Amino acid sequence: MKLTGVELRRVRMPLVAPFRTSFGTQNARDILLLRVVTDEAEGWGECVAMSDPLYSSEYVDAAADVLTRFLVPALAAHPRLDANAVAPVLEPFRGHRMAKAALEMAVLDAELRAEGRPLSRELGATRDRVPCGVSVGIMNSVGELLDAVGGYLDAGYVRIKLKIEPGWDVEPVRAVRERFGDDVLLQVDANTAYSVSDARHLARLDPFGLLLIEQPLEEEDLLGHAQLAKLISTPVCLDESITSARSAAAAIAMGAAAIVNIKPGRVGGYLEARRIHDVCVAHGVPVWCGGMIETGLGRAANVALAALPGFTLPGDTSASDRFYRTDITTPFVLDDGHLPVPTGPGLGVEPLTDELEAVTTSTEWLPL
Ligand SMILES: O=C(O)CCC(=O)N[C@@H](C(=O)O)c1ccccc1
Repeated sequence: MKLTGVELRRVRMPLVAPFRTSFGTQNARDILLLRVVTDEAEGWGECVAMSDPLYSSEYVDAAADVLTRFLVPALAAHPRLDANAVAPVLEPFRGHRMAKAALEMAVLDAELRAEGRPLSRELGATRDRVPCGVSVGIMNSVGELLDAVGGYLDAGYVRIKLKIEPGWDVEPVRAVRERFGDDVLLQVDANTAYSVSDARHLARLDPFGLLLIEQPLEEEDLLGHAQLAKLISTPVCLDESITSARSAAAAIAMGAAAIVNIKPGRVGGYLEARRIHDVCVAHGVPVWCGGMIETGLGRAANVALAALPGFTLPGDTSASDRFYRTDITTPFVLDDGHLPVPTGPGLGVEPLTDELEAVTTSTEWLPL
């Protein structure tokens, strides 16, 4: 394939309701999409970086800048364009994994469309539908939380994830258990809001039979997570800390991660995500697919990834209407708590022209 041009497109997607986590509240997503044009096919990529560097060091304006000034020109200068070449070509540029992931995703989509192969087949999916969990933000009251959780359970979600932070942890978990019982698959996500000195407090979550506690400590504190894991019985799952297959192997070896949340955007792309899956399977560590409130483009790719055999826990692969009133692709609709794995070439979905135009705030064509 020969790269002939790349379009950077910004879309603003309002959320159906504010989504509050320990690092802030989101009301809309300002998303960078890439459209890669080659001599054989086009491909779409989605950058999961937020507007502000609050989840990680990346943010969407920086991703657009590093793609425009460094990553796209480097790829354009490379004689052979295929998805396996993207990471090695971009390796000299440090970091910016979400920006790199978006470019690799678009090249992978174009390559697979040209070959007529679904992404799920390329990644090694073994299922044609995946069970879906849902992420529930921090709310203004326990009553509001219970209403939200009840609605998601009625919708069919098979697992509930509660965002927690100091002051909103034991009480909401206890309330959900008391209202909905012990059989509901339930986990919590702290987004780095605690420290090892909170271990005794976090151990108060142990009686509630949680599947896991996600990223209780800061991203770089692998040792702290290993220490914490010895002080609580709830399994520790890492998200922000896992940036590559190498870091996954290190975290597992240190006892810092009993479970891993794989987010392709966070780790530099779907090919590295598959490598992390393979490392975790080799160590007997369960994985699940995290979410970054993606549009239907990223959602399609995440569902394909979540269909790999090591994804034994329900992921944050919710239906489109969990976050968006209108998606830019044909919406993903929950069916008996599951989403179908797309079967078309590449991502198996593409933007709907009118819906995409309606949310587009800017487009920029990078000639090569
Ligand atoms: O279902 C989804 O797409 C969202 C799942 C979710 O909670 N994502 C959180 C997270 O901390 O994992 C997040 C969303 C957006 C940006 C950063 C993080």
